[in-house]
Formats: sequence, C-alpha cells, structure tokens
Amino acid sequence: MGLLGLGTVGTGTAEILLDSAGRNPLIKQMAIHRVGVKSLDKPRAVDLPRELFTTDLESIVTDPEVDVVVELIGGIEPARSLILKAIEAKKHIVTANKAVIARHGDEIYTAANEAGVYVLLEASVGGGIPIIQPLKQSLGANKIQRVTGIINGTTNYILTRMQTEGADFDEVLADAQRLGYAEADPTADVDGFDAADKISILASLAFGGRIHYEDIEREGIRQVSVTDITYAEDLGFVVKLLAIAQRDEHTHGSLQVRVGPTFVPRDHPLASVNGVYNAILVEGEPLGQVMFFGPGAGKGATASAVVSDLLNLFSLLASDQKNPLLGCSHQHYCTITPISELETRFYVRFLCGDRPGVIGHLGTCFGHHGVSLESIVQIGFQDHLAEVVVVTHDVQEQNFRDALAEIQGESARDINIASILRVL
Ligand SMILES: NC(=O)C1=CN([C@@H]2O[C@H](COP(=O)(O)OP(=O)(O)OC[C@H]3O[C@@H](n4cnc5c(N)ncnc54)[C@H](OP(=O)(O)O)[C@@H]3O)[C@@H](O)[C@H]2O)C=CC1
Ligand SMILES: N[C@@H](CC=O)C(=O)O
Ligand code: NA
Repeated sequence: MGLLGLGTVGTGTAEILLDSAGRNPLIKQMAIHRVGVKSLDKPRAVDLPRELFTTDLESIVTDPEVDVVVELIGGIEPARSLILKAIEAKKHIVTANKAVIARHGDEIYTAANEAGVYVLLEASVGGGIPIIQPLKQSLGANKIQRVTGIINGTTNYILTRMQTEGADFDEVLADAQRLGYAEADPTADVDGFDAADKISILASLAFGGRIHYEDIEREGIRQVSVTDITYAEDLGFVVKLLAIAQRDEHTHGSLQVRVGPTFVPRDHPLASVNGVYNAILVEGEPLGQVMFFGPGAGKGATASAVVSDLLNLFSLLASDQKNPLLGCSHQHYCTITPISELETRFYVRFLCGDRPGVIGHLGTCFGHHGVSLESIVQIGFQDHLAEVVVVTHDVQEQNFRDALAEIQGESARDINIASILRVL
C-alpha cells in the first residue's frame, strides 16, 4: 500500500500496521510500500525505513506495486488530483479527507465506478466512530428519517467549557489551540465548514443521493455567548453545534440539511455528549433510534477507522471478490429544501427599551406572521435595556424572519436582536 501523509493520522495508521499482534490477522498482510510526505527531514515517530519516503506523491499513486492508496494529507489540492490519478491507475482509495469528498465526491466516485475501484472513507466522519460502514451496510434495511450529529470535536469542546465554566468563546478557543484540539486557523471547525462537509457525506449515504455542498445551511459558533448558554440552561436546554439531515415532512423526496448552534433539550441523548467527543443519532424505520458515540478525532481513534477500511479492502482483494455495499451507486443529486421553507423552533433574545407595550409589540408582530410562541419572558436588564427571551413553536423560517423585520420596523427603533438560535 502507498501512504500519502505521515502526520497525526498517518502515524497512527503506521503504528497499528507495525504492531499487528493481537489484532485482526489480515493486518499482518498489509505492507507499507511507499510513504509520501512534504518534508524528508522531519523526525518521525514511527520506525519506517527511510528509503520508503518520497516527496514525489505522484510516483506513489502510479506505482505498479501499490494496489491501495491511503490519502492522509488532507485539504483539497493536491489531495483531489492525487486521488483521481490513483483511481485512473486502478488503485483503491482509503481517505480520512471529508473536505475533498464533500466538495469533489461526484467526480471522484464517478471515476472510481468507471475504474472499478473502491473509495472508502470511514475516518472522514466521526473519526474512530464506526458510522460510514453502519450506514452503508448494517442499517441498510431501514428507511432513514433523520441523522443528527455532534460531529465536530473542537466546537463541542469549546461549547462544553463555555457551559461548565462560564468562560468566553475567545478564551476557550485560545486554550483549545494550545491543547492542539483547534488548528491555528480554526475557521473550518468554528465556522461550521468541517461539520458541513461531514453531514453532507452522512446525508448522501443515509438518503441515497449526492448533496450539493453549497446547499447546506451553515452557521458556526462564533456568535454564541455565555449569556445565551446560561439562558439555555435556565430554560432546560444545552447549546450544541448540531449537524442535521432529515427528510422534509412537507415535500416528498426533498431534504433539510443544516449545521448550526442549537438549543438541545437536556433529556435528549445528544445533550450529554461533552468535550471533544462526537455522537451521531440515526433515526429510521423500523429500527427506531440508534446512537453512535466515541472519539471523533485523534491519532489512534482515527487510524482505527482507516485500518477498518483497509480490512474491508484486503479481505476483498484476498478473495478476489467485490462487495457492492462498499461502493457508491448514487447517480443523482438530492433536492434540498430552501432555508426559507425550513420549519424549526427558534430562541431569540431581544434587548429592548424598558417601556410599556414592548412585550405586547413583540407578541403582536409574531402573531401577524403566524409565528406561535411557546414562551416569552422578560428575564433581566443589560445596560438599562430590558432583556426579553422568546421561544417559538415550530415555524417556517421565512415567517419568523418576516416577523423579526416587522418587530424592528419604524416604530420600534429601541428593539435590538441580541441572538437567534434554533431549538431542537
Ligand atoms: N487529526 C485528526 O484527529 C483527524 C484528521 N482527519 C483527517 O485526516 C487527514 C490527515 O489529517 P492529519 O493527520 O491530522 O494531518 P497532519 O497535518 O498531521 O498530516 C498531514 C501529512 O500530510 C503531509 N502533506 C501535507 N501536504 C502535503 C503535500 N502537499 N505533499 C506531500 N505531503 C503532504 C504532511 O507531510 P509532513 O509530515 O512532511 O509535513 C503530513 O505528513 C485530514 O484529511 C484530516 O481532515 C480526520 C479525522 C480526525
Ligand atoms: N477538526 C475536527 C477533527 C477532524 O475531523 C474536529 O474538531 O472534530
Ligand atoms: Na468514522
């Protein structure tokens, strides 16, 4: 096999392959033939012969001795081009790269199907948690209704610490970077891109069609404040960055796919998933609910998922067989419901001038747009402004936004919206 990348996950993968005793016997047969890296001078934590190393990754993906290419360099380029070149040379692919699959899955899987090779990606979502193989195989009898995940460990760590310590976002982000959970550029995690990549992969598997990445409604956690987390607790919720893909109940065949900070009821199974852990709740018929929980990242955990794909491939190669369940047969793109038509509950916090009739004005405007309220409470004061918190029933996003526009209309210049979050 050819290994592209010997960083965190590449090192974990090599460590498992070099220490096969006590693991599945097939692992003994997996030899690392070449290793592609950026720098030949870097000290390496695994003991691999120096002559295996090269910076010429193209020579690995076209090497006739290599039958499986394990792509662990990450990012879009050169990962995309190397994967396509490897497929063209009839190599099977194992990858942990959710970004390249979410954004270029169409051309990669089309090429793989034409070449008759597999592209396996268990490590790309939920790290070590088995979720790709269950969706492809074990849950195949079910009509999946909804997949709800906490699938970004960095943001879950940040939100958990904001909740338990009352610490501010910037302070916890700096700590997460120091501890190595968050990258130097935390954008992909904090702004929800990583979770959007992952939910697009899960939605595609759960609902049997490709997903246009740009259609996913995405919001990160930068604007989540300790004030909102505290109010969430008072109201019986915790705040989580949820990635959700579900069948739209009102349209046949259309999907809702979104990522955003969400109020989760305290008794919901995902509410107690804390720290860097990930969990994915799958709901289907006839199974009901099943939840997958575990380490969503890290050297050993992610490598465990990479090696599980290698086991699938090597068992097929050893017996010269094919397994249609491992491939991708999607030919069409799913239709995604426009955000304006989504129906969810909302939490909204207003800062208003403390004058008679303010709460009445809020209630009247919501009523004009058919937005039914579960609760409306004046909680306290902030800088002489009254703080009013509203939780709605399920409402159509467009009606909710129209009501907010009316609330902030000409006659109410002293009403500001401090925050808006969805409620599960
Ligand atoms: N880390 C984690 O916990 C998880 C990671 N993943 C995914 O796994 C993949 C790998 O991540 P991770 O191991 O953390 O990444 P690292 O940054 O630790 O390692 C990347 C490796 O790829 C090599 N590399 C990067 N770019 C090039 C290039 N242009 N040419 C040659 N070599 C290159 C680097 O070489 P060199 O060593 O010389 O710098 C390094 O060995 C990513 O897709 C990531 O999203 C998925 C789940 C969890
Ligand atoms: N950055 C990701 C880890 C890899 O998928 C996370 O924080 O979950
Ligand atoms: Na996984």
